Amino acid sequence: MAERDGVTAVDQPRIEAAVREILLAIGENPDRDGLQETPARVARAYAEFFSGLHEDAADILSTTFDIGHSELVLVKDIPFYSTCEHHLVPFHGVAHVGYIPGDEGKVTGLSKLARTVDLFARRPQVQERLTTQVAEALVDHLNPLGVIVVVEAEHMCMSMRGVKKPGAKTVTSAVRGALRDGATRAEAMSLIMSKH
Ligand SMILES: Nc1nc2c(ncn2[C@@H]2O[C@H](COP(=O)(O)OP(=O)(O)OP(=O)(O)O)[C@@H](O)[C@H]2O)c(=O)[nH]1
Ligand SMILES: [Zn+2]
Repeated sequence: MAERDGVTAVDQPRIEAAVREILLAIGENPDRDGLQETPARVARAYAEFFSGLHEDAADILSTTFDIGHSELVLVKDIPFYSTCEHHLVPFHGVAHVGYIPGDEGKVTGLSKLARTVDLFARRPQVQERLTTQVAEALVDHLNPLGVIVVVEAEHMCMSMRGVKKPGAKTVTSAVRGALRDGATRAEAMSLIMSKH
């Protein structure tokens, strides 16, 4: 499990040393009671936040079944947490991931779509790249007729600092293959936007 989460691939002692430096730089005392364990805690947290750097979507999406389903499969409202690569603060929201299986009717397990979102979210990211990478992974590993990925997120770098606009939502999409077609795309979007 530790290896799958990439924990072994993140240099935690190096993060600990860096966090101690940050605490000193902000004028804190890293040796006071409440902070003594903080560098180690942050190192463990970062190992989770960035575990996706050391994982490959092929390992997730190689579990497929041929069930002859040839129409849209859509998993909506997949919650995710990612880290903005500009400020290293979170952005979070939901991803909607849909695809039309290819001619051979190859589908993957529904949980694998959510795992794919997590894999790319657990990297220093921008929302556009997260969206594109999920779509491209499905194209590469499922050979589908079409893919649609829509991501809605709030960026803490816009909420708690800088422009300070809490509640502002950013929506990005990546659409490939048959789902680029007007009617098919409109049907998928209406399913994504419906509240049911
Ligand atoms: N396109 C895109 N921009 C992002 C994302 N996350 C953060 N940003 C933006 O990245 C930009 C970085 O701008 P800079 O001017 O280099 O940094 P800054 O001085 O901290 O900018 P402000 O946030 O405006 O204070 C900001 O406008 C952020 O809102 C993202 O996922 N996608
Ligand atoms: Zn940011």
